[in-house]
Amino acid sequence: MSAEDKTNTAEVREDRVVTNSNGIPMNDPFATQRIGEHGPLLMQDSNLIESLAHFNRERVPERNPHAHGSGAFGYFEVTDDITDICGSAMFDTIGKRTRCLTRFSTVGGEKGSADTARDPRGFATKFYTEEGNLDWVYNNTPVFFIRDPSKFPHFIHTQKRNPRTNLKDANMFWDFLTTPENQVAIHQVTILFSDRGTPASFRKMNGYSGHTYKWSNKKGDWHYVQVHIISDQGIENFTNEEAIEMAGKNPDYCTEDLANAIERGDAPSWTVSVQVMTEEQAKKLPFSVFDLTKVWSHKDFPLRRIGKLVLNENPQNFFAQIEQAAFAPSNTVPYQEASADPVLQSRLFAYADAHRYRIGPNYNQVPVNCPYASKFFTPVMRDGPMNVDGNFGSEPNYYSTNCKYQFIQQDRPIQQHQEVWQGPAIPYHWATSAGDIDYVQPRALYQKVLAKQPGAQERLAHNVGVHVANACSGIQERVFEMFSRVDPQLGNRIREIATEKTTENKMNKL
Ligand code: HEM
Repeated sequence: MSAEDKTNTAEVREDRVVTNSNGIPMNDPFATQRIGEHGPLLMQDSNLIESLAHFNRERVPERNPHAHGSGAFGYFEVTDDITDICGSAMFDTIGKRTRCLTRFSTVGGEKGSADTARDPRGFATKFYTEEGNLDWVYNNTPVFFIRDPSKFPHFIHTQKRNPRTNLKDANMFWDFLTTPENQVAIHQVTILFSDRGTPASFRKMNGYSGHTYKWSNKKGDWHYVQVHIISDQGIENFTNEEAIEMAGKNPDYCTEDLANAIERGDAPSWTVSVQVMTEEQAKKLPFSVFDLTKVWSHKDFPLRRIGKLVLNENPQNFFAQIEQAAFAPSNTVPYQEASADPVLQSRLFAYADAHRYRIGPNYNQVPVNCPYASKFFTPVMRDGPMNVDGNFGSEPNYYSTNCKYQFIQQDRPIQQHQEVWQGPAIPYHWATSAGDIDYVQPRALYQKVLAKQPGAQERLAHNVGVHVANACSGIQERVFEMFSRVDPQLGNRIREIATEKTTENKMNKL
């Protein structure tokens, strides 16, 4: 670039001459400026000061939940026509590919914790579509622990460390989950303590929207949908003991497994499908369509295939492309909307707020987050720390009648008669106790699904039993009772295992 060039870009020198961050060549990176050979250092040694000061600022805060994760780039390919359900451009042609990034994560552990831990797995995908970036911020379980969003910080705290001891704490964990009104978590807890709580590979697990979303077609018809991302590699899980052993041997086992598979050309893929429900059907459900603790019957709402997700490209730089990746359920494209599920509605706020704190208000200018396939034009959003994209030059920073703007949204049919909400503004707390309806699906999971998988019921009892053995006896009793409501045999078996394990723990302490 000649000295006359007016554009500054963050170019890296190709001749590999080492400079400071200001571009001034350095002679000896290890020399320090001082008085004589052994005298004190000089304030004028800006290279030393810069390198120490920059080192102190290398970390961005880790994500509060979902801190440990890894990911890869790839594409989504449309395999089936879904235009009667969704008008998004990414679905408009069979065979069409959209570039994407998926990040897998555990939830409760810190960035350096083991990725085989018993925990749900995050399954977040950013699609770089021509209509803007779309994020599907999903988990590997089709349900969640809570349906009152205000409980989220409480719940996450109980999965993390005790504020006094800084230890993981079985009392906190089970105290929260067995509190009567929190037993709405029983479906998710049953899944979490089944084999699926310890996936042996990010490649060999599914992803689920969990929430109900609203999709519409170009005519303005809309449906409730739930998205399922089913692994083409099949499902593979560790047993409780294998997962614990692997956590010691290689806490990054799943991270390594994903990267190695892609490196050797064994790109993992998933089949993406939707369950579709009309508003009328939703009104007839025995539970609210916005209740995130429930799944939809596959018999009544069969999976409809849409496409394939393929991950075939490892990141070139972990910090730039994975740590700085900012996923948010509020990043959505035309024809895909959030439903009124209050947990999802809260998430529409929480993620972008987390990104502003974790990465900074201009986090969308970081290349991995840029909507490069659609480009952007937001002349009213300007300035702020680390603004690096030219900041719209001389473009007015308010909408001016002198300038021509295009508002594409106006060409789309406006859906005036979707759900109609009416009612007083009230403080509403979803449910004060887990009613029997909340036990119906976990009971069916235990009695019908797990019964067909050899040893799966016993492993569920074992996994809960050895975990709860670390809690005090009063809380243990509440756990036995809670699982007895799923199935008395399950409750009894957990009691037997926990009692045996508790005695063993006590003897080990003697
Ligand atoms: C009220 C409920 C919830 C709140 C307030 C919440 C909040 C958060 C926050 C603040 C983060 C960290 C974001 C960051 O620092 O980049 C996060 C990460 C994440 N959450 Fe949630 N969450 C909620 C429920 C859920 C549910 C129900 C799911 C799945 C269906 C989910 C999936 C994820 C995933 C996959 C990530 C990691 C994203 C990544 O890889 O960067 N969360 N959540």
